Amino acid sequence: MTSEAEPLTLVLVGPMAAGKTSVGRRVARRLRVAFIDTDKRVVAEHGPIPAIFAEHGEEYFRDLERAAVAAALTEGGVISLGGGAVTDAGTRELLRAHPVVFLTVSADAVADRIRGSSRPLLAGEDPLARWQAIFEERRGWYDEVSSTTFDTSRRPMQRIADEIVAWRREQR
Ligand SMILES: Nc1ncnc2c1ncn2[C@@H]1O[C@H](COP(=O)(O)OP(=O)(O)O)[C@@H](O)[C@H]1O
Ligand SMILES: O=C(O)C1=C[C@@H](OP(=O)(O)O)[C@@H](O)[C@H](O)C1
Ligand SMILES: [Mg+2]
Repeated sequence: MTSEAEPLTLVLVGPMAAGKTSVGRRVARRLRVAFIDTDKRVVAEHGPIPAIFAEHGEEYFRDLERAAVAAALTEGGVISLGGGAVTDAGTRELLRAHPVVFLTVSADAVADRIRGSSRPLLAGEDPLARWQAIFEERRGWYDEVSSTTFDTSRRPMQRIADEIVAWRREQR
């Protein structure tokens, strides 16, 4: 049983622009715990993500991301990962001991959200087709690491956050 003194830690995973960062921040506020976005941690320490991908490649980014996830999990609170964190076996292993929420979104709903995105994996022609292909590649990993799923396609972020809070409180 989790003691009241421990933060209600939970992790958010899911495809790019599912709402991990925006919904996660709202969940943390409601639960009155710290909010950590691992991408923001990596950027603060190592600079912009597109530059990391361009200069060092994706594998190097995954190493930085795994270290950020490990540090965040020792701190606790609501932790939003980047969409590709689950591609790394070491990161998936780190998540095994924690409640993980999978945020989904339909291609239809995500189209507006990724327009003008600076995410390196969506650069080039037809970002929506890339987004779909990448999501399909990763779906099995999202299912593997998560214990529940919330869809963010057509609902206000605060409502989704409140449902996640209710779910997490039931897990105590
Ligand atoms: N439920 C939602 N309804 C409408 N827009 C949303 C919703 N969730 C997220 N967004 C928008 O989608 C974009 C991507 O959200 P973000 O939280 O950065 O996603 P992620 O961290 O999963 O990539 C942001 O502009 C955000 O405001
Ligand atoms: O799906 C991915 O591989 C990535 C998702 C991004 O995070 P968001 O899912 O928060 O956009 C960011 O970590 C990087 O651009 C790589
Ligand atoms: Mg994010």
